[in-house]
Amino acid sequence: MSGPLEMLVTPQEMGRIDHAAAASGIDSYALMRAAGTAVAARLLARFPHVERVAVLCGPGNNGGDGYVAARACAQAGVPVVVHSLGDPAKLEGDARHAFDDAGMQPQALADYHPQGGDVVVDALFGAGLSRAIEGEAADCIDRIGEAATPVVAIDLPSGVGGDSGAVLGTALQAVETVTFFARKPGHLLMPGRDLCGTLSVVDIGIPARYASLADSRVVENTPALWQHVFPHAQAAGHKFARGHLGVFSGPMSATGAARLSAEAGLTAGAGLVTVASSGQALAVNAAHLTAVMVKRVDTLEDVRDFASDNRMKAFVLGPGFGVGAKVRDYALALRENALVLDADGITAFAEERPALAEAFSAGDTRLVVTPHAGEFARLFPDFVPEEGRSKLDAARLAAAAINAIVVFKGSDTVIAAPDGRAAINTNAPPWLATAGAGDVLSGITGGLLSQSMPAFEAAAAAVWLHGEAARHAGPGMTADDLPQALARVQRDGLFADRRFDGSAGRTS
Ligand SMILES: NC(=O)C1=CN([C@@H]2O[C@H](COP(=O)(O)OP(=O)(O)OC[C@H]3O[C@@H](n4cnc5c(N)ncnc54)[C@H](OP(=O)(O)O)[C@@H]3O)[C@@H](O)[C@H]2O)[C@H](O)CC1
Ligand SMILES: [K+]
Repeated sequence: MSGPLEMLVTPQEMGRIDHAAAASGIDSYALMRAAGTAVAARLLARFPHVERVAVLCGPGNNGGDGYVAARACAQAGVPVVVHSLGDPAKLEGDARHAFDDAGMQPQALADYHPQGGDVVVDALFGAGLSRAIEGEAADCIDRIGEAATPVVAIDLPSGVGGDSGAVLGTALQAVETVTFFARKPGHLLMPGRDLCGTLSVVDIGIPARYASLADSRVVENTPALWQHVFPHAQAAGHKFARGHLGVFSGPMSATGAARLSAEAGLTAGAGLVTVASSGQALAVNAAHLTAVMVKRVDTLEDVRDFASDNRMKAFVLGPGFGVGAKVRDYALALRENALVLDADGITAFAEERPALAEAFSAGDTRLVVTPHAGEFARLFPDFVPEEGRSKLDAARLAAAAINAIVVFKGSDTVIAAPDGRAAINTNAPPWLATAGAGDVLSGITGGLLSQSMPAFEAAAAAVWLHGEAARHAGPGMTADDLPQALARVQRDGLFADRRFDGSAGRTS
């Protein structure tokens, strides 16, 4: 494999890949040896002065990897203790083989008490975690957490769902996680991503072509996903060629959100941006805008007129707008256009989702909704993430239900399309969770849509650029700082560099 696979593989898909590899004659015990050996190598590199390695082995193949790692650490001259969950005499297959080869007599898991100088190898559960962790294993996980013993996790920190990143019962906090072949959604979704510590993906000898057994439509959000359709502004390009974006302002007391959005849209490359404002808020908007234009829009008829101008390529509706029939009517009047529906625009459809879905059901996907968790629960109470349904599943179901791109925001924003494509974003720094940041994201999305970027790619690019801009703005930034930081990200070609970064290279 030339670099880590960009696509994400679910634990079930990984199981299919393992089986297919074994069926084709690949020695599955050799894969386990490669896996366990890689974990030991990672541990010894990170903790060269470790006093004792405590390997905690579960009843499945994750435990098998643990026995291989235990043996490799012992061979490197490090004192090793092994503790097993359940009777190791019941191990089967490759795990049994690894246990026999290790030649170490494990103690009970209940007898593991962390000591200073220990590093734990977590080989309790990996891809096969099927229910909440309880009892002895949960108690041991709690003891390790209390002692703050460093943990190197095999495949996943025990307790983290590989599909969802959710905690099943309780989970270990790892400093290092070593996974195999490809990352799983649970490595990127929260809180799984935080519980992994530093993640490495190791090639254990499964040929990359087996990736075709997994759904390649789920990826991490990187420029590789959308770079090919990103509108690089032509110096000679006419401003109308770059599209005209319309942003609807709220009433006089709530105009700032639309202006933030409009400025972000302009920075993202829209040729022209107009804030559509009621007569009552016109003066305040006009007083605060320079490069962005202002247009009086008071009635539904005005909205229809505005939308029917074919130079208008996209709209942003919702930030600061107010919840009620008016925002619904406006959204439905914009049904033929590319529309970013955010904030109040989302909440207003809580009881009227079918009308929204119907309006945008036919033709190309042109609606982008950008809910945070609270808004998502209002518009999609039937799809909220819960046990058995990850944030990734939730966003994909929602996107299919209303034929829209759903940007389910958070520190692990998921962008999903009705056709099943989805991306998990990982570049947002914690300080991006600040007032007005959502308005800026809507504006960037609108700015890219106005340049005729397809909706899924526009939304994914906007989320990534938003995260990147926040990183450049640094801690302490406010939403007002984002457009300037975004300009810097674009001007300095920072994401163009990423395109050639091997780790972001697409393999599917
Ligand atoms: N990806 C690869 O190419 C390779 C991966 N390897 C490693 O194999 C594991 C997956 O192994 P698997 O045996 O499928 O699953 P686990 O070891 O993670 O766990 C299964 C056992 O755990 C029991 N279980 C599950 N949940 C609980 C719980 N909450 N409490 C108690 N016991 C639990 C489960 O019991 P069941 O009753 O559900 O059957 C199983 O006994 C992968 O993660 C990699 O580390 C290979 O080594 C090499 C190739
Ligand atoms: K584990």
